[in-house]
Amino acid sequence: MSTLQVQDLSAGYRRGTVLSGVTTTVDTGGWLGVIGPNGSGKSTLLKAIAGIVRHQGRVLVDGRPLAALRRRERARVVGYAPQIPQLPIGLTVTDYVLLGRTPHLGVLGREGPKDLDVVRSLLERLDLTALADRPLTTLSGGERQRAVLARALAQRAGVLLLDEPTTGLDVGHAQALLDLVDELRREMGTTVVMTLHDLTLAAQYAERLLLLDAGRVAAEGSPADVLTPAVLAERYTARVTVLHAPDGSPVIAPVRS
Ligand SMILES: Nc1ncnc2c1ncn2[C@@H]1O[C@H](COP(=O)(O)OP(=O)(O)OP(=O)(O)O)[C@@H](O)[C@H]1O
Repeated sequence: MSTLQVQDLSAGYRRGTVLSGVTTTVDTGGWLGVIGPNGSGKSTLLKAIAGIVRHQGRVLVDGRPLAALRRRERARVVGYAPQIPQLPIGLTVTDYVLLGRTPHLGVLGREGPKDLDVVRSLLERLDLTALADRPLTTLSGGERQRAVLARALAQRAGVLLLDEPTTGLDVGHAQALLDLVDELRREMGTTVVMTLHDLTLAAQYAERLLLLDAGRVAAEGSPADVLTPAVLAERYTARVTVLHAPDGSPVIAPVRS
């Protein structure tokens, strides 16, 4: 069970507030897609939920304020895959993904067979097995991105925050990743909050979309409700047409002038 409640959240940096009055709830096993133009505050929202950016307002998981949790306990509750991660130098892919198990290790801090199993299966699912012993720094952009996501998934937290998880991934690897997240959601009730620029993919995977504009919620609802030509023209200054995939989900196609 991991219901995420965000109440009147505001956040910012030294230069000022960039996110104001965001309120939303994501039920256990729900998938919220956060969309919006560049600089609208999507990454800041995820960072504020993860507790790494100063904020006002409340973030609760199953009614418990995250601010009250210790670091280790918080890491078991919320997993976060940043858009621009800091990668430790000298670690192999396996060692790096194993770091995701840290909140679950016993007092001696040694990983056990279960931890290694979790890591092995994630490497397999994200097509990283052949790269398991490679130093992280030698990977391509898309391979590195998959390693970062594997680490966040290894955490097995009830709430998973994914910031632009498909950046740099080819269409097949992007689908494999989103399918894997969907499986975790169905099997383990993982609650997902994901930012994504690809509105078509966002509509296919997220149950609900929250559209940010200039740090405020401009629209929230089902993909079909939020992704209308009028909303997209107003918020993105974009010329688009909305088509429909065979499953009925909206496909956002740019229109050249
Ligand atoms: N560390 C920081 N210090 C100061 N300002 C920041 C910092 N990080 C982000 N900002 C500013 O906050 C605003 C929101 O940034 P944020 O990264 O949350 O936007 P975003 O919606 O994720 O954008 P994008 O789609 O370009 O990734 C922007 O104006 C940005 O310049």
